[in-house]
Amino acid sequence: MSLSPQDAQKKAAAEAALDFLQPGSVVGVGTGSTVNFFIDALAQRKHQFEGAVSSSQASTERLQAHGIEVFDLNNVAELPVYVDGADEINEHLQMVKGGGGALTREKIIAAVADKFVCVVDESKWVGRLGTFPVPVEVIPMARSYVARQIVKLGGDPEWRQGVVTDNGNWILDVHHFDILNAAELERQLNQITGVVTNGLFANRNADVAIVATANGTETRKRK
Ligand SMILES: O=C(CO)[C@H](O)[C@H](O)COP(=O)(O)O
Repeated sequence: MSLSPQDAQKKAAAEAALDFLQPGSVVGVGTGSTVNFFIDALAQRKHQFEGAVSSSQASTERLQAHGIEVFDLNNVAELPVYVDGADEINEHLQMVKGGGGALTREKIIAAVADKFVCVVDESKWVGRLGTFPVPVEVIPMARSYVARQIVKLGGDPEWRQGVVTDNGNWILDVHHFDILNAAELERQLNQITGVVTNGLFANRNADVAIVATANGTETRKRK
């Protein structure tokens, strides 16, 4: 079956990330359709590394279906590389993530990893973050309170109804944020009681972006 042009770019970016793997180590694995291509590519190299830590139940199942061992992050002392996608990424390699709802575990693994390699098709590369709504994971009983606080910050929250995260929580997708300082907004959102975390990855941004275009893949560093 032939891939759409966007899926072909996702696959190209994901496969290029294999060059960043450290032989013999554990690799951090994100979540989403781009990462699914990475997991499938990883399966061809599974004897070259020890195993993976995973940011979601969905990725864990896909890794295990390929016979790749998935470790508990608590039992992993070193994580040289984390590979994940993004919903938006800018020239500072700050991202909006969490379209797939796995933002909290993704942020935890990103914090542990030495190097965050972000794999995207060119549609994700933006001049300014915020067109894609910013996901915020909330403790269920705090949903309305958190939503009211988000309105005070200038956002327009929408409950992602019917979605429960792997951590048993809910998600608010926040539209229309005017994001001038992503790192500051990330901190402000995280200070609201009841917020588990939010999908701005500005304080822990990516170290490298692999951006697939119609003309091939480019590796971009932070500006
Ligand atoms: O943050 C994520 C999941 O929580 C994904 O990385 C993001 O949504 C991009 O997904 P895709 O590769 O399917 O476009």
